[in-house]
Amino acid sequence: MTAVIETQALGKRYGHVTALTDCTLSIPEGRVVGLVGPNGAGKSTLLGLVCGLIAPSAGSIAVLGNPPAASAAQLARVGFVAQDAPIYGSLTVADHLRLGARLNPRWDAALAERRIRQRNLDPRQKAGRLSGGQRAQLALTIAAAKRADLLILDEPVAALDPLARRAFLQDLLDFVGELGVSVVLSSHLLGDLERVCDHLIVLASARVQLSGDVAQLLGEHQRLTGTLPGFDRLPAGTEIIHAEQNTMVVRTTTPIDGADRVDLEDLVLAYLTRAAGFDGAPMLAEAQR
Ligand SMILES: Nc1ncnc2c1ncn2[C@@H]1O[C@H](COP(=O)(O)OP(=O)(O)OP(=O)(O)O)[C@@H](O)[C@H]1O
Repeated sequence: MTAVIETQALGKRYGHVTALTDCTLSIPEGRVVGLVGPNGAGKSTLLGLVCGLIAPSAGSIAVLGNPPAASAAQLARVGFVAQDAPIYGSLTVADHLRLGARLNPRWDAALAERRIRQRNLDPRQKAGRLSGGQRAQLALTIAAAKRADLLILDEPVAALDPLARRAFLQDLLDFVGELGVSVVLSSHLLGDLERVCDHLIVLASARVQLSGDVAQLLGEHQRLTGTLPGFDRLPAGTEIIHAEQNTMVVRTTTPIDGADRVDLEDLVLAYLTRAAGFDGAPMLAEAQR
């Protein structure tokens, strides 16, 4: 399967700040990828590299098989909605669509107009007077009407109320179904990611902590609660991702008696907690017993 994003030991430094290091990823096409990590983890940096807004300091990156932003044609294939849904406050909604049509060779005017109607946006309204939710809808409409092959959304729903968020995410899923577009979505809202994502990247301290197909990752982890077993009671090769008091998240495909399935939130929190150093370096149960 073709990779929409392929990175090899990708890194970015700003002066002596390492924003991203040793990032090796392969994202298959047609996925909705959730990018999650604490503030300052490097998420916007990774998304900026994918869009070609910033250049790497190390390693390589290919987006849809080409260097990011290598040509006008390549730019047209990637839609980007930056944090806080940037729009031009003094232009009307209709002006935005006209601008979109002029700047984008694959512009889908029918799709843009249909969505504006469906979301009850007044074409004559100045964008600066739209609510946060309406602005996000306008930005998503413009990104979708580009008929891009890859949509990059940097915390697009952060400022939205729960209903607007649900509508936005539903629209996103509709686009994925209708347009076959691949999506990378960064968010701190794990419940939202659980709803829409089928691929996950956990980033912390400038490094990828976990990446893969959500269903597969969930199947490879288990949660133990109550009296925790010692290393010697765990299947050989089990990796303890996080353990505290009476809960443990482990990585193994061997079923463990009494263990529960993890959900996306368990999984992300276990890796983020480990990265934050609460339980030290990753522990590997002794495999040679
Ligand atoms: N232009 C810049 N100049 C200097 N340092 C930067 C610049 N952009 C980002 N950084 C630093 O790089 C690191 C990663 O920042 P980045 O914005 O990628 O994180 P993030 O995961 O998107 O954070 P948030 O969730 O808060 O948006 C941070 O330490 C940040 O301070």
